[in-house]
Amino acid sequence: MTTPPVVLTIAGTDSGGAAGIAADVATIGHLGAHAACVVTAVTAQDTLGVRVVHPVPVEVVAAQLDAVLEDLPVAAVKTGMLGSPEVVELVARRVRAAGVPVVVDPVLVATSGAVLGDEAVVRAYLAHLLPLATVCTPNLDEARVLCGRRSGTARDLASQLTAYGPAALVTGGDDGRDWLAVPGHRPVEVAHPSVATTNDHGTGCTHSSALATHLAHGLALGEAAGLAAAYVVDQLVAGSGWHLGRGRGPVAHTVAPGIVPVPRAGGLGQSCPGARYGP
Ligand SMILES: Nc1ncnc2c1ncn2[C@@H]1O[C@H](COP(=O)(O)OP(=O)(O)OP(=O)(O)O)[C@@H](O)[C@H]1O
Ligand SMILES: Cc1ncc(COP(=O)(O)O)c(N)n1
Repeated sequence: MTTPPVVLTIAGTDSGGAAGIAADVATIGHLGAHAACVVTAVTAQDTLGVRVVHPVPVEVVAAQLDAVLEDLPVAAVKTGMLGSPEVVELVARRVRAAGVPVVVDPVLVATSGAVLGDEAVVRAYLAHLLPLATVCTPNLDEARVLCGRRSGTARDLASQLTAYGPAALVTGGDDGRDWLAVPGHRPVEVAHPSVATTNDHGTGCTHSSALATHLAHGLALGEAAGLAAAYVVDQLVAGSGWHLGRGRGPVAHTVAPGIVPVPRAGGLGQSCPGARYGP
């Protein structure tokens, strides 16, 4: 068996096993990579909401990053909940040194509405991490917070966010559509079907981890974005009949992803073919 690429997730835990590190590790493994994980915060969380957030001390986050980056050949990084400006700055420093593709999921607002990042965190993202990100993947609410706007479509916000970094993929617009923007080009839609389900806790984490894993396999950004959206759709369909918890149930990670795409030369290609898994 060939050695898998390593994808590093830097994120918080979800005790309910739906979002954060749990979703990341499941997704990365499912898509044929090895997941290394640096924990930034422990949350007491279930399908109904977030009860407690306990930040991991910044020096412990730094020690985890050093342990991984000094030993493992990390091929791509995904960041989720970082929680404090100090951790955002620390991650930016380490990620710059690593020089690999970075997917920044700026987790600021959970599906349940819980605030997972304050104004200082927003400023740190804009100043330190977005400029280094291969792509950032805010949902509509997070994109509005990052852009300092109360409104705005996913398409326009994606365009605006390219002022801060190389690419932005704003997910879950008012009509459920995702838009990818790179500077100097018109935004393109990453088209995918909509799944009727309330079992969608962890979709953002699953999506950004899938994207990072496809980048680690060497795919271009547009193609990786199409496959990441397709992966989320497949898992949402798989879990749509589940009854887990009293709130928004977890997204599944149970449907075999089928053919893992053949690695190609990387790059920031713009095409979004809406690729599907399977033969
Ligand atoms: N019901 C659905 N049907 C199809 N795709 C969906 C559905 N819900 C979410 N997605 C997809 O899941 C991906 C993640 O987007 P979403 O906006 O849900 O993230 P989020 O959980 O709000 O994000 P974050 O982790 O940044 O807080 C996107 O590609 C989005 O289109
Ligand atoms: C630790 C952690 N990280 C990220 C999210 C966001 O995920 P979602 O938007 O699906 O609630 C979360 N709820 N908890």
